[in-house]
Amino acid sequence: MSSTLIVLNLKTYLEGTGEGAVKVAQACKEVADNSGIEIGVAPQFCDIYRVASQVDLPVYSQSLDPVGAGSFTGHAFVQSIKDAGAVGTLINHSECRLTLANIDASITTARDAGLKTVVCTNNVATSAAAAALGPDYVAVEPPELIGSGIPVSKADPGVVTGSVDAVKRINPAVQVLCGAGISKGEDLAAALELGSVGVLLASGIVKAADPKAALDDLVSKV
Ligand SMILES: O=C[C@H](O)COP(=O)(O)O
Repeated sequence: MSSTLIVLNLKTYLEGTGEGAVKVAQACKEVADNSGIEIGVAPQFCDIYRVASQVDLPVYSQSLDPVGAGSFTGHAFVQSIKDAGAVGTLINHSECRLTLANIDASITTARDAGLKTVVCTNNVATSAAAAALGPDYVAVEPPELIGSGIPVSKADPGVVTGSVDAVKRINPAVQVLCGAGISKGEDLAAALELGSVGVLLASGIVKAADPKAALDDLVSKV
């Protein structure tokens, strides 16, 4: 069963000590409650605890490292991410690429800790490869459209439909999101028509003058 999911990646757009992330997360929560659409937010590692403890919505890590407890320095440890309040994680974002072996290990690490996994891919072939590793979601995002304001669902619909078909063939339990340039209600509606179950997005909302109004528009055509 697929229900619509929106994941808002805050990247490193927001400076300060987390108040900005909390404010955007509160807007997400309000829009999620009003629309009935699940909206998750992926803040900076350091803001996961603050956001998750102040706002009742799904929080995702932007990445994690496949290491356990022990002699590891400078890594994003899955148990700390989970204990901070995250329910899921992005893996292999275009701005934080991993090797195939590390994608596999990150999925296993996250799943073993009970976190949902969203593996980002850049084309149909990598969507197929990611599906073979069995994450919860594959999020296909052509890198050239990221941050462009040109929605993948209109500029490159074939990468979405191609990923949906490939993922379904390889592992029907994996659901597909799409991302890059998504910001408006018509972009989300087009993404759903192409067979994805939702979107992964960032700049169109986080950099908007009024993120709450931008989110209201995003869900307005579903
Ligand atoms: O994680 C989000 C994606 O990279 C999309 O970013 P964008 O919405 O700014 O194009």
